[in-house]
Amino acid sequence: MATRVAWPLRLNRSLTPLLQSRQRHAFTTTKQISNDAIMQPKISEGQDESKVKAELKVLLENGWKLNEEQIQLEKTYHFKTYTKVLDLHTCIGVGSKSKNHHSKMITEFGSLTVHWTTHKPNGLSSNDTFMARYCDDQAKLIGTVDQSEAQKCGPPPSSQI
Ligand SMILES: C[C@H](O)[C@H](O)[C@H]1CNC2=NC(N)=NC(=O)C2=N1
Repeated sequence: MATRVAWPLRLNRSLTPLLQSRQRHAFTTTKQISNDAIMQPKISEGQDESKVKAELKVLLENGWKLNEEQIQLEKTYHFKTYTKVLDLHTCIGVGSKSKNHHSKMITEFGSLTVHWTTHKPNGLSSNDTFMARYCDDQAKLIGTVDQSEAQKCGPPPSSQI
């Protein structure tokens, strides 16, 4: 069944203004840190820093992580089939072309890892947070599973599809 890519509507969606939290934002990196360590993500020059940080906070609460340099967002999605991995890869590729903002992706038998950062000017920007939300939307449409249920390499099932 073809996967519905809600592409044109979703990417033009205006960002609903997020409540600016006055608390300091606690960020986690891919390298585990203690919860009370306050991290400072590197925001691209010219960005509305408090807006991007508020968007990052929501993403980090939804499974995204900052890398050790705090300049890149990353997330891994797990799937039951390689076809679904490729579906998400295609959706992100089409989205990147349309937004002119491109990710680094690692596709494996049962998972896709995507990295977002802005190269010029260097740092994290609203393009990265926008595309990260787009990835979450598309992954939800395709249907992700917990890592424990994802497809793994091993002897082929008797009826290999
Ligand atoms: C010329 C073109 O608009 C720029 O090189 C775009 C292309 N895609 C991009 N993608 C990302 N992730 N960061 C950028 O700075 C960027 N710049």
